[in-house]
Amino acid sequence: MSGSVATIVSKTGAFMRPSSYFRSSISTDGSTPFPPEANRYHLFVSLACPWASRCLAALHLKGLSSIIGVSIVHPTFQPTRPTIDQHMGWCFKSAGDPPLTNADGYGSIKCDATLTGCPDPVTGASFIRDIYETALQTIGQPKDLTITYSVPILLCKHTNSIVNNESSDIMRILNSSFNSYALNPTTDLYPNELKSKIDEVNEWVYIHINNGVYKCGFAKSQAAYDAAVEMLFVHLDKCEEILKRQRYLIGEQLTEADVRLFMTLIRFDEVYTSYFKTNCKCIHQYDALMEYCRELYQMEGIRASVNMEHIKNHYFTSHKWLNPFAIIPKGPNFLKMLEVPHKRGEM
Ligand SMILES: N[C@@H](CCC(=O)N[C@@H](CS)C(=O)NCC(=O)O)C(=O)O
Repeated sequence: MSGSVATIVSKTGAFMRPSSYFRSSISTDGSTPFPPEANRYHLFVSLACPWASRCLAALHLKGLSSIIGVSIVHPTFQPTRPTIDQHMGWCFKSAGDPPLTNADGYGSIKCDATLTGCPDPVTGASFIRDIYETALQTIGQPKDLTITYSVPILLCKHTNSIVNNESSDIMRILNSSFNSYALNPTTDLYPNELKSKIDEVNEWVYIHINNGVYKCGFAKSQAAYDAAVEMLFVHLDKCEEILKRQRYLIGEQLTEADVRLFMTLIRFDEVYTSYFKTNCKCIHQYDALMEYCRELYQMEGIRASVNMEHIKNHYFTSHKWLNPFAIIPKGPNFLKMLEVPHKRGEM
């Protein structure tokens, strides 16, 4: 059976993110069995997950939603094979289904209108795990191979194969492989001339911020938490300094580096400060980071990837050892703070 992302720690109690298993690309260059084609690929996301949401933002920013469909899971992890093992993971539900509880029966998380149906209309799956098991068998692997059943997934509907389940790859596939179908083909989140600068920024943002918040929240020793939280705030301060001087992380142009940072910032004050104990400072206490969040949130394609209800419902109900009674905090209404017009255009 697979482990959940949250459970894997080192000997010193430090959270270790497992690597993604499916890493193919979409191209006509003969390097992959997956050519770009309209209505052949499908994206599976949770609106709570920062890794999936960065892909959803890329899909919307490129204008690809009419040729790549999206399935959206319920935010609360459920038992996926209750008679066989203990795994808790993403499940499909239909709008109006009875509300779900956490693993111990606490909470009542509704099945809202964003959910795309159970069984999933594209695959017939009830759980994300089902899609992985089918895809593993398709490539001749045992279906119980030890991998994590994570979102996002980019699926080829023709073959039931998972093309890729690594968000950083999927973002780039969406950015460059479907330009003949995209409504916004000139939007380029990873332009050639900025690649090395983007790679460099992505690296420290990933280690200390995107994954840094998880290293705080899923640490199983004080020392591991202390190290992660210190580096998290060193690097948030670094972002603040950069964004005081320039509009975006890389300079004058919005790139994937911004979308990646934003997905952590938008979850920070509502979830991470309490749930992951990243409470040295809130994002709304940073001037430049806050204005930057406003600008990004006010972009249509990015806003379409933000659902704060799913975000809060997921985190606070899915890891029972962190929040046994599934109580979801009320404040601080971060999205309302982002509705104020931003002044980044004056930079
Ligand atoms: N490397 C993956 C990580 C994705 C990931 O960790 N997704 C989490 C949700 S935020 C997940 O699906 N977890 C499932 C589980 O823990 O079982 C990526 O960036 O695409």
